Amino acid sequence: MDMRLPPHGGAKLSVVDMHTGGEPLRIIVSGYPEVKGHTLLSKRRYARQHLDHLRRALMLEPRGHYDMYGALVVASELPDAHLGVLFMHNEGYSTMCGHAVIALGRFAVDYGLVKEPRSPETPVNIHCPCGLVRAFVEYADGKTGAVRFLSVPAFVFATDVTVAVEGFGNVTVDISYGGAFYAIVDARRFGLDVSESRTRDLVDAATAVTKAVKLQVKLRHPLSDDLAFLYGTILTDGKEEFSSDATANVCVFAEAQVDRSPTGSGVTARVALQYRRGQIQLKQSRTFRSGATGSQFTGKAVEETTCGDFKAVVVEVAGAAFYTGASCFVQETEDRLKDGFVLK
Ligand SMILES: O=C(O)[C@H]1NCC[C@@H]1O
Repeated sequence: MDMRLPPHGGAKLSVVDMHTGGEPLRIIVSGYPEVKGHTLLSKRRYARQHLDHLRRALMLEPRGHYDMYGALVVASELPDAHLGVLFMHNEGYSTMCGHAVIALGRFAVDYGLVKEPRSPETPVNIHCPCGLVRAFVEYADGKTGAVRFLSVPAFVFATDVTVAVEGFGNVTVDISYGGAFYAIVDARRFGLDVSESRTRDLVDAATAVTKAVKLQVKLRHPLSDDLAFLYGTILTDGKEEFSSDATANVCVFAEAQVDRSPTGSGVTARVALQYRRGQIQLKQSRTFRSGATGSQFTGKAVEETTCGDFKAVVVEVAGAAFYTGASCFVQETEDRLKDGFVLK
């Protein structure tokens, strides 16, 4: 059967779908108008102000779902970057996304965004809103494989911050930055287990923490105010001391969205925190497991550095992504629900 759409008109958007450790990534390859702005951060602001109907159409139902994640490839102003990217989710636009970087690394090589692939690894420089992220894509016999990336400098913003959390009383959290800011707290504080508890209970606890931190703690990023917001809360199994066993976590970000993967930017933030506490040494690799799906990333601190006035580390995260399909979506003018909707 001919799979083309009927010639009834309407705006068309083409995507390539992948997943990394179970977390979806919808890469938008055509159909978007020009995203204006001289810098990636100004393009992010432009997309939020002028093109948000397209994010909703592609992330939400009926084309997406509550936990869909997307990436729009755009031009970067950085001479070293092979591509720039804007990340999107159920509520808006994030500043960093490790699972997306892993998928985009493969995508960039497979779709010719990098001109001369090299074995055993092809470098792919991806300009994310938080800065330049250097990915390395396994490449052999014309095939792409696993991906590792060196993220932007990661730093601990504050440790042992006590906030009043609705329904849970006073809760002490750490706040760490891995391209996005996270509150990090042991799930056992809420009587929960990140691998065994019901997702709904984990989401409720994490969302209450996020709400409290947003209201009670003022974040600051030395490079840009656009980066200074709390992206979500990571509930952990509390196994912070270095071990060859995996440590599990669940990340609840944006509008109560649940990451199926171990969260690349979350792993980065957790490694920065563990390094700061002396629980992990430079170049010591740890395995991080998603409490949601059991999928794994590895993470290690590779170098000390700074980010403005913060002591920071460069963290390397590694994982694997897979293709799931390619689609051409249409928005028919008469469709009342063409711009997407959410059903909670
Ligand atoms: O892997 C990550 O970093 C992302 N996954 C969804 C939420 C984060 O942006």
